[in-house]
Amino acid sequence: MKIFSSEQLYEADKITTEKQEIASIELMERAATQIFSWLHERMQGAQVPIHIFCGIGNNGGDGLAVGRLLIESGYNVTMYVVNCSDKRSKNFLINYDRVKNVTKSWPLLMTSEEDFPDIADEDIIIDAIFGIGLNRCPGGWVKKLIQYLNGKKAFKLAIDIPSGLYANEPMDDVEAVLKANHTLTFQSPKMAFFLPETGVFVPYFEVLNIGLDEEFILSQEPLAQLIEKPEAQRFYKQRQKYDHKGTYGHALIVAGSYGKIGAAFLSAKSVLRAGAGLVSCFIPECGYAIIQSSLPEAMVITDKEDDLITDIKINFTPSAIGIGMGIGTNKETVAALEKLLKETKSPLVIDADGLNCLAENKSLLKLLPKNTVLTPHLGELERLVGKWKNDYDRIKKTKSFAKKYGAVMVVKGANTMTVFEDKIYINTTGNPGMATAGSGDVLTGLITGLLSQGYDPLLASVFAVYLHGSAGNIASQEISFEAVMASDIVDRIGLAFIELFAQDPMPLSEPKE
Ligand SMILES: NC(=O)C1=CN([C@@H]2O[C@H](COP(=O)(O)OP(=O)(O)OC[C@H]3O[C@@H](n4cnc5c(N)ncnc54)[C@H](OP(=O)(O)O)[C@@H]3O)[C@@H](O)[C@H]2O)[C@@H](O)CC1
Ligand SMILES: Nc1ncnc2c1ncn2[C@@H]1O[C@H](COP(=O)(O)OP(=O)(O)O)[C@@H](O)[C@H]1O
Ligand SMILES: [K+]
Repeated sequence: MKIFSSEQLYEADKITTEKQEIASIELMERAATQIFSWLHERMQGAQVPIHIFCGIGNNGGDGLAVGRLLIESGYNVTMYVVNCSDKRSKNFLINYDRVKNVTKSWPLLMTSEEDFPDIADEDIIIDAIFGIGLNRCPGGWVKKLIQYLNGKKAFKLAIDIPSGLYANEPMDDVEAVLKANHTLTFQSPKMAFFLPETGVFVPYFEVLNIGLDEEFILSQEPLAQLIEKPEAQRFYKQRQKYDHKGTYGHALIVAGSYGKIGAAFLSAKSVLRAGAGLVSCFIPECGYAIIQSSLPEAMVITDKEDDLITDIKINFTPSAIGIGMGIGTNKETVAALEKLLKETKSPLVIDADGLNCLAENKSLLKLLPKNTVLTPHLGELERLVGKWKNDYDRIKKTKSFAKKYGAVMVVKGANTMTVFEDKIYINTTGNPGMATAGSGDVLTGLITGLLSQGYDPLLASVFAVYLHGSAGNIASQEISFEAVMASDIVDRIGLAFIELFAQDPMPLSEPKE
């Protein structure tokens, strides 16, 4: 699924009304009908009080239209107009009149704090104050209203976007954003839903298709591409009957130092689970017996030093290399990395201390072979690209770093974001159970394993991130978020491949009247 900007959505809106020869009020009715159906399916006529707060733009118009449809179906609805400006939109006004025609009274006009209504914990709040047309920070009594609603336990459903958030710009004031429990958004999820600073206001969302012009949507370059199951399915390369282990490559993992040999174990095991034909681990001497006994499928080559990696000597050309997990940033290790960067022709993934070595020795960055995959978490990213002002500034800095060094940047976290050239891919799998020691090592192994099988670096990164999150989801469903360890994620990579093509259960057909 593609993420579009608010500007693109306004344009799509305009083109749709022209091409489908409909008035924009009809598009609003479509949008409102979808929201009504969503609620009706869940509420089945329940008489729970529903409070709809409507701004004076088209988001407010949506709110009024939803309210009217609910009232027509017998729901217990109160509508409030958050009268923050005199410039009411045309479609707001049409729906304002339509409400009057149905209820024989105007919605309640709010002009100050004195108008804030009582709301019980069991009630439902619908937020239609501001949508993607927010153009400044909500202030005065409107900000107080948002805070008042946030203080209520009632379930909060936001229409299109929680009020106070911009679709694709940093927010002004965390105190002036509605904390929605659920958001029903039109046509395309908004960028703000996937970034940590603003995403906290959108814990759950669903996209409602309001039938904007397909041709226009397809022609648009999105802000970012969401990676969900349908996209991930297309990445998968099927194996052929006469393939052998040589077909899938001989990958190399360069990892570990004294006390951190587990990093080599986790990533090498992940390389094999990803499907590489062979894996060799290059580790300090002290890890030899550990890896040989814990992972007999892997081959082991040791450094001349007992505790550290100082000189990476191998006698084969790896099909892919994953380097950096637990290697430390010792001077001799940096020198070994520098030599590898100068000499290798293999596709490369650099993680963890490998990234810290680069950050502490920025002159190494110009040695990065084109299309090298870097997998920083936010701390490592900051060391590489410098401090950022907000999530959007971080994206800008990451993009320019990726461009400058020709790197694929896998910025890890909830909704891991892969950045390459001008493109952004946002992952949808994974959960907080994966915030556990070594889960990043597993991801590096997975990317290395896919590279080893001939996936190109961008595809290997985006696909591995998806599978890694999916394996993490399977693990936490089985044993809870808390109990998941990195080895549980490795051991479910296989199930993540299977899940990719598992059929969703057939939907039950509606009973006939
Ligand atoms: N194609 C689609 O996606 C479709 C979109 N649709 C819906 O339209 C929504 C967008 O509607 P929109 O453009 O009318 O803007 P909206 O969000 O209602 O707010 C703008 C109003 O608020 C005001 N205002 C702004 N900031 C303010 C502030 N801080 N404090 C106070 N006032 C402030 C601003 O006033 P002004 O700046 O003129 O004073 C203006 O009047 C979209 O989210 C979706 O719900 C669907 O109906 C169908 C198809
Ligand atoms: N809240 C979360 N939601 C989804 N994925 C997460 C979350 N927290 C961590 N992860 C994933 O877990 C991995 C953690 O990697 P990293 O921070 O490098 O851990 P480590 O250094 O311990 O291996 C990343 O792939 C990240 O995307
Ligand atoms: K809203």
